[in-house]
Amino acid sequence: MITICGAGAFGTALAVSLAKNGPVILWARDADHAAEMRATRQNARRLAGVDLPENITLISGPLTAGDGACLLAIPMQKLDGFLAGFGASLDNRPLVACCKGVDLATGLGPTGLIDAACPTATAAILTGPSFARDIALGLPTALTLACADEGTGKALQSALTTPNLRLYRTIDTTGAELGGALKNVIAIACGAVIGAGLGESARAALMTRGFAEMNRLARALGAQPDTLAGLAGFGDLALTCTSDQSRNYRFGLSIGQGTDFDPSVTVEGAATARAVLARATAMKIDMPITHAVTALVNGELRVDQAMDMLLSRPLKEE
Ligand SMILES: NC(=O)C1=CN([C@@H]2O[C@H](COP(=O)(O)OP(=O)(O)OC[C@H]3O[C@@H](n4cnc5c(N)ncnc54)[C@H](O)[C@@H]3O)[C@@H](O)[C@H]2O)C=CC1
Ligand SMILES: O=C(CO)COP(=O)(O)O
Repeated sequence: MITICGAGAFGTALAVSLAKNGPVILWARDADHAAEMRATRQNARRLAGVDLPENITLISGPLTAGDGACLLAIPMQKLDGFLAGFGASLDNRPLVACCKGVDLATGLGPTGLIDAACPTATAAILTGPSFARDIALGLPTALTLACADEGTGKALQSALTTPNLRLYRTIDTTGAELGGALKNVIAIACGAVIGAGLGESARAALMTRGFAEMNRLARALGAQPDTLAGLAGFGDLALTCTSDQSRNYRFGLSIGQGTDFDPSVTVEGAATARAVLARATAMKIDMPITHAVTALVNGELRVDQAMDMLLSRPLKEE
């Protein structure tokens, strides 16, 4: 049976979709939250209005995952702590990261953290363009499932495909996780220019040059260009940079508008920008938009200053 750890918006949406294939266990960190969901058959805290099918079992406390795959829908900067606490109960099975980002403390992506904490598990990642609510409402969605072990990847692709969730497969975990991590940084930049009233043309330029920058780092780290051009990279960039359903984009909007943003909302791109900039600087890789976003989220530059910085760079070939 599939277990999903993390009863946030994404973990809950995946549980609702996977419940079409068979029973699912959804583990919540907070016992009160699990009890609330058992009583109401909804996740009012994170995915209000969506009914939880009866074949989703809601648990909390010790992780009594069966021996099937376990999906980890835990925010990136919390994944290491979660694995330190519960990794021992998750050995010898496929562990599928369902988060997007780079860990600030270690510079690792989700599969790197899994490999380090659970060496007997097989790490995989599920990523690509999808809003939790769309998946939960049964709207059509296509994602990338990346697993370096081809056999496990094929088994996961088949087990995690549902009537509304179509999975494409790759062995390129590096490309898949970098695509999902880096597009959030560019989405913050896009939100900021739209929020500051700098126009759609500026957003298109940021998306395009952002994609070039994503590819530059990803290739240097061994990713396949095709992965970045697919759902995990270009697909998710297109979704996240253009929709105010995205929290990263909305966070950028608030920076551009100079308004407050609820700090409890999960915005993966802020910490990831810092982590990526440190890595890129050490590798001497030019990532000007990530540089600008890091300065914006650190409060070191205003949007107009960040844009001036990008526009005044030396002219170059495309
Ligand atoms: N919401 C969406 O539309 C999508 C989200 N994702 C990714 O899924 C990941 C999770 O995001 P959401 O579910 O949307 O966030 P969320 O903010 O809705 O929920 C996060 C959940 O993680 C739990 N959590 C926090 N710290 C924890 C810890 N130390 N141990 C265990 N659980 C902990 C929280 O209790 C909460 O239930 C992110 O990396 C995000 O990028 C990916 C695709 C779509
Ligand atoms: O990753 C997502 C869409 O694919 C969700 O985006 P946000 O985390 O910005 O809401």
